[in-house]
Amino acid sequence: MAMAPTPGSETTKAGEIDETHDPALRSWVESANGHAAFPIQNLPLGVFSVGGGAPRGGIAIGDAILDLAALPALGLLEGEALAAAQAADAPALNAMLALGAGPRRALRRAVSRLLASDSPARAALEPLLVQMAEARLHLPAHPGDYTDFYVGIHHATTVGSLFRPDNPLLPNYKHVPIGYHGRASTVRPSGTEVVRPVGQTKAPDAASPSFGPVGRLDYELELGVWIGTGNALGSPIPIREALDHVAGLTLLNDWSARDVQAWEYQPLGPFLAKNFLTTVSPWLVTMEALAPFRRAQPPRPEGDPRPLPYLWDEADQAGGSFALTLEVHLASAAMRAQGTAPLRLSQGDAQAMYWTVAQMVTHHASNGCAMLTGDLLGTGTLSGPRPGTEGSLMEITRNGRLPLDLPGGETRTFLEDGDELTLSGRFEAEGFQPIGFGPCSGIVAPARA
Ligand SMILES: O=C(O)/C=C/C(=O)CC(=O)CC(=O)O
Ligand SMILES: [Ca+2]
Ligand SMILES: [Mg+2]
Repeated sequence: MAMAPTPGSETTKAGEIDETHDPALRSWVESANGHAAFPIQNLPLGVFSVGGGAPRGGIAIGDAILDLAALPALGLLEGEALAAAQAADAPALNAMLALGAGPRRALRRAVSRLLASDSPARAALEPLLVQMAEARLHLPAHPGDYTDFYVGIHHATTVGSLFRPDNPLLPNYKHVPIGYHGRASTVRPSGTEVVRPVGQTKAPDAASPSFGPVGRLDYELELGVWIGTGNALGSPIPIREALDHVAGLTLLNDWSARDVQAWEYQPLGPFLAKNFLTTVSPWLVTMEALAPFRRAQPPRPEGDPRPLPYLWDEADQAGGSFALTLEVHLASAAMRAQGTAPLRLSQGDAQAMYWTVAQMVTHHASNGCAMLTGDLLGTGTLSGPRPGTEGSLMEITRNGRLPLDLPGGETRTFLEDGDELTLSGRFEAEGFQPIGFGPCSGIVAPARA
């Protein structure tokens, strides 16, 4: 029989709520108290650099970053927490994530105690804080591979109806978590400029294709999943164990050139329409931090097939979704110049996911495919069923047919040069301190000649 974890034990599970989630917990880092994204209850992992210094691991706390690489020298950590901080002294957190969930959780618990307002270590730790505004944020891990799923069923239905009016949701959708292999080489952190790609397109009424700057540049609102520990080639990941392989979540924007996509995607799926850039928020919000926000997966609509047994786990259905609000904002160059507030394009939630993160991971590894530490999975575009909840401009403007009004008299069908697009997300649950990801944004730059 499995032993119940001892309260205070360093090995409590990622899904368990412990003293690090106590909403009354406050930090001596004053900016953390009431911070929209990074209160002491979050403690997300990232990589930062200052000036020309080497990138290294850190934890976000309010407006600051705790330098993990400098932490071991203070002699305040021991055991698994010390091992995790030592592994974070690197330009990517792969070595730390490869240690698995135990050391990651042990470090969270230790750092929570060190940053708490009653910590005796404040004076020793203060020199290890870096102001986030003075730091450059990098990807938290080096992604060896990147795969994008299609689990947002309302997006799949709407985009399917625009690309394939007679056949919007293909018959495999409710049986298989569909995905495509992306390019890890073009995953970048928030703030990276979005150079308008050039590509081959062919309008439906054009006699022949042409090559040039794309006209239908779009965004996709997604969650990203960072893999913590992988599986050996040939060894599938049982669904019960799937979340043990997940380190945490991020926001992800799968920038998409819709005119290229429409021309190239059949029969093999997205290719150059989506691999020119994928932007993620730089902070990895750990599965531990998310424990209070786990929710039941919405039940499958009446009449939908039950997935095959390898994809079905009652515990996953009971806690596979999240109490998460997602938003998208747009600010054109003119709006920013005039000091006009960004326009909210949409607000959605995680209920749009037809498949859970665990089902994505298990399906991906089900043929023996090896997941690696640092691999990145996108969920697919998370659009809701109602107007105002769409996760892409293609859906909002019905593929450019219904232009959108911006403040100041501009209109948009797709993204224009100078537009700044920002994804944000907030986890909220009764009785807990809300947490967030920090922004995931990019400004569109003109195509390079
Ligand atoms: O052909 C289609 O129906 C649409 C494909 C995609 O947009 C691929 C994609 O990036 C999946 C997603 O974000 O949901
Ligand atoms: Ca996508
Ligand atoms: Mg992409």
